[in-house]
Amino acid sequence: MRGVWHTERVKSAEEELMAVVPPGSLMRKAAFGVATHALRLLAGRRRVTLLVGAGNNGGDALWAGYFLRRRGVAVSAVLLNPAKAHAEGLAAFRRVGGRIVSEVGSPDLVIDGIVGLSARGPLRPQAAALVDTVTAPILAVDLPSGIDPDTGEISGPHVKAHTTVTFGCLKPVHALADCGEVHLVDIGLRPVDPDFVLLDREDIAWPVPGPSDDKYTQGVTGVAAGSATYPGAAVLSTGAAVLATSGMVRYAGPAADAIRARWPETICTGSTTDAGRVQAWVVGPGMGTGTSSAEVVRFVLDAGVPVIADADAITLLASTPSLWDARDPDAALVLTPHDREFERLAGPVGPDRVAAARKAARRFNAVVLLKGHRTVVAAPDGRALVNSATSSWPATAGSGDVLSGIIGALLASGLDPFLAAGYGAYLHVLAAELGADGAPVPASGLMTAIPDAIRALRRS
Ligand SMILES: NC(=O)C1=CN([C@@H]2O[C@H](COP(=O)(O)OP(=O)(O)OC[C@H]3O[C@@H](n4cnc5c(N)ncnc54)[C@H](OP(=O)(O)O)[C@@H]3O)[C@@H](O)[C@H]2O)[C@@H](O)CC1
Ligand SMILES: [K+]
Repeated sequence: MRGVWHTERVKSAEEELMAVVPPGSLMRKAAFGVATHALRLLAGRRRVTLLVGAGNNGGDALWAGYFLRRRGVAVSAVLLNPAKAHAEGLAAFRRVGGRIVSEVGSPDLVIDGIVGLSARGPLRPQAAALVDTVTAPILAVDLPSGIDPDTGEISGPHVKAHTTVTFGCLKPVHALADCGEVHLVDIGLRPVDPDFVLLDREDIAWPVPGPSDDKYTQGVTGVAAGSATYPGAAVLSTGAAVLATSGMVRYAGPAADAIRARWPETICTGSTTDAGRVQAWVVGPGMGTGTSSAEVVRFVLDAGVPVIADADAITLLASTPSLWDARDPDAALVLTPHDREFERLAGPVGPDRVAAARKAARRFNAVVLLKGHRTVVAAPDGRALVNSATSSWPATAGSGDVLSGIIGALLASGLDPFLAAGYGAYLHVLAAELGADGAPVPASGLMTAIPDAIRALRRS
């Protein structure tokens, strides 16, 4: 599990560290890391241009230029604000024959030291015009300039980095925006209590049956989804629940015939009231937003077991506040909105997706999984994680129905709801990747790749 820290926390950790290490040593360590990655990207080529802003980010770039010069690279620097350029960095750069120029030229690599942790807003016009002239790959120092460090928001001109070399710890921009390949250089910073985390494969302990388990002890998932118009959503959600764990699945709703035909191992009934006992409910996909659907939402919220509410169930919860009254306050709830559903429920997402999901999680006392290329999961106790899609293959019709079934099965297995949502998001991306294998994959293909994804997870 990798931690991510907001810039204010990084800056104070850096200040504490700077007080006990020799002056300038942190910057030189950082810059040496930048130079090392630059040499790797240059792969024997020899021309680099630095874009140098007014602060320490520019200082890093100038010191990186110094180290590169000492390795025989021809380095030029464009100073965006010569009067404010980092004095020691500039002096060192000049000492080893670094050249100050006014245009980018045609280098093999550009190093972006325009702005780092203190960045606010998009690139200013002078920097934007300069970046526009770049054709070489860009190595960003700390973060791609022009992207908000704490939210990843892109609100105007910004650097499109091939590679980002950052220092000490990851910041939100690295998890929430495209920074190219991200490399972390150790400068001795050891912050604690991250603001949110990123799950890695080795963090995921997928529930598998033990020797004394039977079909009930692994958790029974109930699925209340689908309609005469949308039976497919029920097939996808139920199928995902069937494949995600070895527990039993009960389906309750109008798509029972379609479910029986595709998933003979499920127990199907026409209504949630006849479904029998379950350890978690999935409610919402393709069910419609009519009165009978509202009654189904009311029933599962009152059932005293964890619930994952998706799609139409979220719309109903937004439009019919009285449904919340039915909720068993001790039973976990996972909400899985996309941005428009989130807006119906809690207002616009805004630029800070993590903060928005966190606020909604507290407000609804629910785990909120805000879907997107970078999915955010937040718990009412303040925990948050971000899971990045490795491609856009999961962005296909019915994909959310599959996710709801996976999370439902994990909830039924007894997993902590925050982890159930996080593991579900992770597996969903992996299944899309494996199911696609380089070509578009429908949601049914994503669903059938769930076993391959679990195998891949368990092998690593
Ligand atoms: N602290 C440490 O120990 C270490 C720090 N390290 C490095 O320091 C970096 C942080 O440096 P920093 O705090 O000096 O500010 P930095 O990000 O360079 O910005 C400078 C100035 O840019 C301006 N500006 C703002 N927004 C802008 C925009 N959109 N477009 C254009 N310009 C914009 C604004 O100045 P203004 O023009 O408003 O006066 C701002 O003050 C950090 O990212 C890392 O690289 C490493 O060496 C490791 C050790
Ligand atoms: K930068």
